[in-house]
Amino acid sequence: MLRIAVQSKGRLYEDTMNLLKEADIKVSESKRTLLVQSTNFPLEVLFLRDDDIPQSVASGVADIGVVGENEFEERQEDAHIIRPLGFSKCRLSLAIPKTIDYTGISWFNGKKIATSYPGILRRFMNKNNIQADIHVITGSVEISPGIGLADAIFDIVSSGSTLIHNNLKEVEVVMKSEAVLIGNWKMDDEKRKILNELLFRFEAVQIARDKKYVMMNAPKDKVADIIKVLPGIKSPTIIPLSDPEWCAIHTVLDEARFWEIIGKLKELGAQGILVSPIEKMIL
Ligand SMILES: Nc1ncnc2c1ncn2[C@@H]1O[C@H](COP(=O)(O)OP(=O)(O)OP(=O)(O)O)[C@@H](O)[C@H]1O
Ligand SMILES: O=P(O)(O)OC[C@H]1O[C@H](OP(=O)(O)OP(=O)(O)O)[C@H](O)[C@@H]1O
Ligand SMILES: [Mg+2]
Repeated sequence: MLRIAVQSKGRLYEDTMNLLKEADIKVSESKRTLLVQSTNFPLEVLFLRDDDIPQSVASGVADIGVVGENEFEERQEDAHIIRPLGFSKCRLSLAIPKTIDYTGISWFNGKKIATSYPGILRRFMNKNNIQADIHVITGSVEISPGIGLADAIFDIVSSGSTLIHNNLKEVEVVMKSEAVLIGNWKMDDEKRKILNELLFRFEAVQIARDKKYVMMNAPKDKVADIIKVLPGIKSPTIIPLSDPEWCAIHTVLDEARFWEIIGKLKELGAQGILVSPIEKMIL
């Protein structure tokens, strides 16, 4: 049995539980139970506050865990990042009141900075030879300059709207972060085997996530041109139709380039284009 630490509530909870679900690992989501066994996979889920996840993995209370890279970096616990998971993307930034003229990093000399990430901030300031007064608060960091508690803040930024609402501007990005799967350094062979199966499933889900399965009909004399604009897995599938002049083409497209490619396909004479999500993909 492998034990995974998952945030009990908050930003990471839903995406982590969805990932397990998409990997066909069933875990009942009763909020009051802190340790739940999957009914169809040798995995046990331990629900914790995200602050405690790095330590629980480092100490071996859990074998693996899902946590923001920022939190993992802050805690400096002796565990390792197994792989990034692609959700909860954000950055840790320094921000100051928007009316202030920012003169560069030396502006922070002698300033008071409010943050929930004192470790990362201290290391960043030391690296840049800045003497700043770090004031630790656990939440609502962005309010601090407005109420005279600090001159600046160091906190999570995603869309930037919290900063705007609090009349702040982002002046330095210190680190980028996303949810990561972390692991204990020591795991016996049986646990390693379960972890590998879990990673295999995660990968199948993650690869499929930003891909679409696309089907279309095309005149046969245009197939060569159409294939040139299709970056398929290996090569697209071509299926004959009852009309000898036409055929069907099936392929997989990246969501990022989807609209651009669909536009080209239409120009080349493709018709009846159907698009479906892909649940899992094994390369
Ligand atoms: N606005 C955001 N956009 C994207 N990711 C975010 C955002 N805010 C936080 N995160 C990421 O999600 C993680 C968890 O955020 P959350 O706000 O749930 O933490 P928390 O309040 O410390 O939770 P807990 O109660 O478990 O201690 C953060 O460490 C960060 O990696
Ligand atoms: O750049 P934005 O998109 O505005 O996101 C940044 C905000 O998101 C997080 O807070 P959250 O919304 O999770 O609230 P909480 O930490 O105060 O509970 C984080 O602490 C920032 O305040
Ligand atoms: Mg926390």
